[in-house]
Amino acid sequence: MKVAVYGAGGVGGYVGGRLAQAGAEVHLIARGTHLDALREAGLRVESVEGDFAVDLPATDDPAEIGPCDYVLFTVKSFDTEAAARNLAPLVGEDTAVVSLQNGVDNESVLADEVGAEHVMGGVAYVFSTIGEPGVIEHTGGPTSFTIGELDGSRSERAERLAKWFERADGMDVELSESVRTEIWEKAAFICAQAGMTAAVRLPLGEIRRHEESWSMYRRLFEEVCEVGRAAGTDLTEETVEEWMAFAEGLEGDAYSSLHYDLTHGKRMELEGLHGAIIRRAREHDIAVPMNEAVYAILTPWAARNAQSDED
Ligand SMILES: NC(=O)C1=CN([C@@H]2O[C@H](COP(=O)(O)OP(=O)(O)OC[C@H]3O[C@@H](n4cnc5c(N)ncnc54)[C@H](OP(=O)(O)O)[C@@H]3O)[C@@H](O)[C@H]2O)C=CC1
Ligand SMILES: CC(C)(CO)C(=O)C(=O)O
Repeated sequence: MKVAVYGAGGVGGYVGGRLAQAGAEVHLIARGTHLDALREAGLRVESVEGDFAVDLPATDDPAEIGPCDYVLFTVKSFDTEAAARNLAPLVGEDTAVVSLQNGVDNESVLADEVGAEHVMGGVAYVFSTIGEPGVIEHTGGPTSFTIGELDGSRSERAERLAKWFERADGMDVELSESVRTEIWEKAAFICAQAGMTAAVRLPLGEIRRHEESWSMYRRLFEEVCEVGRAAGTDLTEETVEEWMAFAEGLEGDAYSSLHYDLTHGKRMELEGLHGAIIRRAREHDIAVPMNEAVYAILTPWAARNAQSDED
């Protein structure tokens, strides 16, 4: 299996490294000092499940890689459009492009660029970041991934990719026939988990400890589910209960990539997360006051970090 990982950062570096360990032909797409380090010293993953290193080809030019069986698309959502415009050299007749990003808009952007028939859905649950150039730090979480066809069909390409994920160490995979709903469930979870840990600047355990903040976490989740239902997905009251139980069970020191970006002066995915939900809610005339509150609190930080990233 030939795979290109477009955006070999926290998620892409972890998954690409694991698939390479399992024997897949993996090409990393990265840029800047991270790319320099990948080229010079290979990819190192420092994982709570055991460190490992792999020497993989890395480039910032998709034309050097050529058509792949799969492209795992793992840039931040604010880079989706620009990166999607560069996908063409990686996409042959049978290539599947699979986003493992957060947010509900990525798949349609990809479909506009490469054609809907090339796009599959995916979701990632893993806590990982670029610790230093060339090094991915995997700090915990379930390391589980869901993939599937966006139309809910069973396909040979989805089954083949799932088998590779299964074969790799340190990754659980679910092959889903309702991946669109899974993408919305993840969006609901991330608007709550990332929204609260970033707005409060405390880990999940402390948010859970106080009725007021735990209730806001739940309301963020419920609001996104309501918008998701209006968008045609199947999110029920049971979904909310299941996910609140999941969040109850997570480690108390869990934060989110949004919190990491906020506190490290990095560009934030606020538009792709809460911003997208608010826009969709307006289209359907749904009130989402908790998402608006998180968005309002984090907007000055998102602007400040975007500015300092540019400087
Ligand atoms: N980190 C996590 O634990 C989780 C993250 N997610 C989601 O996964 C997605 C990826 O997040 P994460 O892995 O944290 O992001 P990272 O910033 O760690 O990784 C993305 C990488 O892609 C690079 N990149 C972006 N555009 C290009 C380009 N055009 N060419 C080459 N390289 C490029 C970035 O470079 P540069 O740094 O220079 O911009 C960066 O190295 C997000 O949507 C996030 O919400 C989902 C689950 C868990
Ligand atoms: C679910 C979580 C919090 C880790 O998988 C995530 O998606 C993120 O940090 O962006």
